[in-house]
Amino acid sequence: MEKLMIRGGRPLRGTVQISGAKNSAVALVPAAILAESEVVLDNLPHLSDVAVLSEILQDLGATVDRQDDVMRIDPSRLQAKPMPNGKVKLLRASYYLMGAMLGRFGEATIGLPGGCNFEPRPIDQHIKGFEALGATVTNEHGSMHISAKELRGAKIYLDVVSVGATINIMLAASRAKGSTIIENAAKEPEIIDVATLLNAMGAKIKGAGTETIRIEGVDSLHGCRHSIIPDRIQAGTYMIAAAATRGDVLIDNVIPKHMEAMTAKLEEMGVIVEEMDESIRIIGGPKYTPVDVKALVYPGFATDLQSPMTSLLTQASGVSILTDYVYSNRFKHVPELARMGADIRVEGRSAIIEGGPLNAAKVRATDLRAGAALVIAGLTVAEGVTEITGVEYIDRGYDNLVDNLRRLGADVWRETETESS
Ligand SMILES: CC(=O)N[C@H]1[C@@H](OP(=O)(O)OP(=O)(O)OC[C@H]2O[C@@H](n3ccc(=O)[nH]c3=O)[C@H](O)[C@@H]2O)O[C@H](CO)[C@@H](O)[C@@H]1O
Ligand SMILES: C=C(OP(=O)(O)O)C(=O)O
Repeated sequence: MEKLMIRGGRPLRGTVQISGAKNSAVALVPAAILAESEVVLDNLPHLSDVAVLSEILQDLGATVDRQDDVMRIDPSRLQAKPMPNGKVKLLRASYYLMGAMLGRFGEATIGLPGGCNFEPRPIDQHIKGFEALGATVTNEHGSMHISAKELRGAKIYLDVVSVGATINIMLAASRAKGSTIIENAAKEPEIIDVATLLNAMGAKIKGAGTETIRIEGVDSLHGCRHSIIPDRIQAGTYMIAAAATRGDVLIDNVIPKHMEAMTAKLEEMGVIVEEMDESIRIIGGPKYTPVDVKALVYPGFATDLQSPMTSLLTQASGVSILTDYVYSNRFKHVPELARMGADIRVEGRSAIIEGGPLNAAKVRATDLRAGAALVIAGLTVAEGVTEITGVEYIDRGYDNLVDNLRRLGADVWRETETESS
C-alpha cells in the first residue's frame, strides 16, 4: 500500500489536462458488451475501476486491448458466466454488468457491488427497473441472479433520481421488445454519454439528459467508436485546489456548461473564474467569502465535489454551511480534516464549517472524494508534511494525480506505507 505525502503552502500554477470521465467510463465499458462486434472507446481514463472492469470482461470471454487512452473491446465471444464477488466487489459500477448482461443474454449472476461505502447505497431502483422489464431477481448468499425469458418494454417511474438505475435500465431496455419510458430519470451528463454510445451501437434512445427517457428496443447492437466526455468531478477538484492554494490554473479539456454550479459557488466566494470553449481558468484571491452549498442531483452542485469543497470552505473568512441532499451522511472526511485543525461540525445532513488555517497531520482517506478533500487540505498547509493513507481510494477516480499536481508546482510524492506508518 502507498501513502501520499504533501508539503503544502505553494500556490498551484500552470495548466492541467482533464481525462475522460470515470463515471462515464465505468458505464461505457460494460455497455460495450451489448454489441456483437468491436467497440472502441477513446479518451479513457487510467483508473483502477476501469482496469478491474476490463479484467471482468476478459474473464467473461471478451477480448480487450488498451493502448494509452484507447480501449478496444470485442465482446463477440462473451459468455453468460457468473461474476463472483471478488472483482465485482472492488467497485460500485460493476452494477452496470447487471443491465448489460441482462440485455445481452437475458440473465446475469453477479456479486453485490462495492465502491465507496460512505453510507448504505441501496440498488432497489435498479431491481425495480429490471423487474418492470420482466426479469426475476433473486439474491442468494450475496449474489444476485437476474433473468428474463423475454425483456419487455415498460413504463418505469424512479422513486429516487438515480444515476445508476437510469443507466442500468437504459442498458437492459435497449434490447427489450417494445418501448420503455423512464420517468424521473437522472439528468447527469454521463447519462447522455452512455445514451450517445448506445445510439451509435444502433439503440434508439431519446431524451437522455431530461427527466423522461424513451427507449425503443432493438434486436441487436453493433460495434462503434466513441470518445468519452471530460471528467467534471476531476475538473471541479482542480478548480477547488487552484482556489484553495490561491493559485492560477488553466483547467483544460472541460465542458464549462457541466461546471456551472461549481463556477457559480467559486465566484460567490470571490474566486475569479474565466470560461473558454473547452477550458476554465481559476485565479485565487487572498480572502474568500463564506458560502452555503447544497449538493443536489445534476444540474445542482455535485455530491462528489462536496467533500473537496469542504476543504476549500475551511479557507473562507467565516462560517459556511454545506448540505448534501443526495447522501445524508457523506462526511467521513470531516474527522480527518479535524485532525488537520479544521473547525467543522456535522448536524444532520449539513457540515458547518468555520474558516481557519489547517496544519499538517497523518490522515486517512476512507473513500475517493474524502481522499480528494484531504489532498486539497494538505496543499493549503504552509508548514510540515501531510501524510495521507488510503491512496487506493484516490486511485479509483484521479488519473495521474501526483504528476498533475507536481506539474502545477505542488510538492507531492508517493511513498510505500510501512507497518509503522
Ligand atoms: C459510478 C457512478 O456513476 N457513481 C456516481 C453515481 O452513484 P450511484 O449511481 O450509485 O448514485 P445514485 O444516483 O444511484 O444515488 C442517488 C441517491 O439515490 C439513492 N438510491 C439510489 C439507487 C437506488 O436504487 N436506491 C436509492 O435509494 C442513493 O442512496 C442516493 O441517496 O451517482 C452518485 C450521485 O451523483 C455519485 O456520487 C457517484 O459518483
Ligand atoms: C462515489 C463515487 O464513486 P462510486 O459510485 O464509483 O463509488 C465517486 O465517484 O465519488
